[in-house]
Amino acid sequence: MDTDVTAPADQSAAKTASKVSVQPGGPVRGTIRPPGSKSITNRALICAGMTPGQSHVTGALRSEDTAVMIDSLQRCGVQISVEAAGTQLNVNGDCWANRASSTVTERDCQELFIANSGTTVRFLTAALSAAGGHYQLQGVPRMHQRPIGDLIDALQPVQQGNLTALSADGCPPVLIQSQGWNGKTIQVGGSISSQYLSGLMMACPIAAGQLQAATGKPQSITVEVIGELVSKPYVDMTANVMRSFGAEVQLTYDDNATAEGVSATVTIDGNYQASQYAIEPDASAASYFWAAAAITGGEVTVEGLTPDAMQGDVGFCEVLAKMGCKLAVGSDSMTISGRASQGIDIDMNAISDTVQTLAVVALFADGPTRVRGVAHNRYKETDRIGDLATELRKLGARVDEHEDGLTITPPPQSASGSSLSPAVLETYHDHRMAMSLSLAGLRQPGVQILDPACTGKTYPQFFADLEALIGRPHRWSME
Ligand SMILES: O=C(O)C1=C[C@@H](OP(=O)(O)O)[C@@H](O)[C@H](O)C1
Ligand SMILES: C=C(OP(=O)(O)O)C(=O)O
Repeated sequence: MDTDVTAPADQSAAKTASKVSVQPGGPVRGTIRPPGSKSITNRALICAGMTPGQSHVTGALRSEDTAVMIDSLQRCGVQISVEAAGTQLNVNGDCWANRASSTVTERDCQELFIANSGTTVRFLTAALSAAGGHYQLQGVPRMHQRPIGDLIDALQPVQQGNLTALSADGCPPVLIQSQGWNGKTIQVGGSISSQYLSGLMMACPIAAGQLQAATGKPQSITVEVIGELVSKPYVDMTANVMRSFGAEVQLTYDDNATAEGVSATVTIDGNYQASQYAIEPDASAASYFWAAAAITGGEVTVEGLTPDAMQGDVGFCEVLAKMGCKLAVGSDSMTISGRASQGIDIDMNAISDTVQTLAVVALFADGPTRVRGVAHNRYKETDRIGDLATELRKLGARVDEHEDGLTITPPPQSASGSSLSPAVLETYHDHRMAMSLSLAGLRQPGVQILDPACTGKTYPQFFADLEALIGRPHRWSME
C-alpha cells in the first residue's frame, strides 16, 4: 500500500479546507529542506529592525509569526522590503536614529497586532520598552491567556514610564508608555518561558545606545535569571544572533542555582551593526519529516541542518536514535532511518517544541514513553500536555498526564501493523498539533486532522511539502 496525503492541490484551497488526512503506506523515503527557522527569523528581524542602516537577511521564514513581526516593525517606521517569495528581507532601522524617547511618548499610541506569536510579543515588548514610545500589543484570544507577567515585572524597575499587561494574570494585551531604560541590572524569572530573557537580551543594545547618546559613555547592561530557566538552547541562539549583529554578549549558566538563586547571567556591551545574515532551516519543522521515517521505518534526509546548528531541536534526532533509529550526519544534512521501536524515558525541557512529534512516534513504539520536564508546554499555543493527551487517547493510546509531562502507552501492535483507532482529531489552533498528529495517518487508517490551515503560524506549505516527500498525488477534503 502506498502512502497518500489527502490535501488541497493548492494553498488557497488549504485556507478553506476543514480536514486533512494522510493515508497509510510504505516506508517514507526522501530528502527535504524545510523553510527558514521561525525563531532565528524573528531574532534577526529584531536585531536588524532596531538598528540604523541597511541589513540583508536570507533564508527567512514566511509565515504568520514572522508576518506579524514584520508588520509591527513596519508600523513603528522600520523599512522592510520582502523578496524571493518572502525568504529575503531588506531591513532598514534608520527610523530609530536621533529619536528622542522623551518626545515619542507624546505621539498617538501605535497599535500592533501580534496574533498568537510568543516570540513577537515578548521580543517587541522588551525592544520597544528600551527604544521608548507609546504602543499597545494585542493578539488573538489565546495570546491573551499566555503569560508575560515575569517580563513585565522585570521591566518595571528599569523602564521609565508605564508598562501594563492588560488581561488577568499578567497576560497581553501589553500597554507600553516608555521613555527608555535607566541602565540598572535586570532580574527576570525563566520558569515559564525563555523568551522573556531572550527579549531582554536583544533589547539591551538598544537601551545601551540610548544611554550612551545621553551620557557620552559606553554602557554595559546585565540581565540575571532568578530560579529555573527553561528552553536554554533558545537563549544560546539569542546570544549567537546578537553577536552576528555586532553586540558583545557574555552568557554564563549556574546549573546548581537554588530556586531563589541566579541561574544565568548575561552581560551585554556594544550596539548592533547593520549586517548580512543567513538563516538556517527550521529544526522544529524538520522533526515531522524525521518522525515520518521513524514511524514507517523509512529514511529521510533533512538538508541544511547538522548537530552544530544553532537550534536545539536538532537534538530530536538523538531522541529518535535512543528509540532505535539510525542517525547519519552529513556535511550539511541529518538522516534518520529505521523504525523507532523502543519506548523511552526522556527530559524534553530543552526541546519542548518536539514533544508533540515524539508523542506521535511513541504511539508506534513497543513500550511506554515518559516525557518529563515540560510543564512550560501548558502555556504555548494550547495546553500541549492536557490537549495532547486528549487527542492521543482518541487514537486508542493510554495516556497518563503528569504535572511536568505525560506517559504514552501504545496498545499492543497487531500483525498487520497499527492497532490504534481511526479518529477525527482537534488541533486547538496549534500548528504543531496539526503537523504532528497528521503523521499518525502514515500507519493508522482513518486519521483526520481538523483545521489544517493552522499550520500557517510557522509552516503554511507543510502539507504540500509532506506530500512531496511521501510522493503521491493528494486531495483535500473540502467539507
Ligand atoms: O525563543 C524562541 O524562539 C522560542 C522559545 C521556546 O519557547 P519557551 O521559551 O516559551 O519554551 C519555543 O517553544 C518557541 O517556539 C520559540
Ligand atoms: C511555542 C511556539 O511559538 P511561540 O511561543 O513563539 O508562539 C511554537 O512555535 O511552538
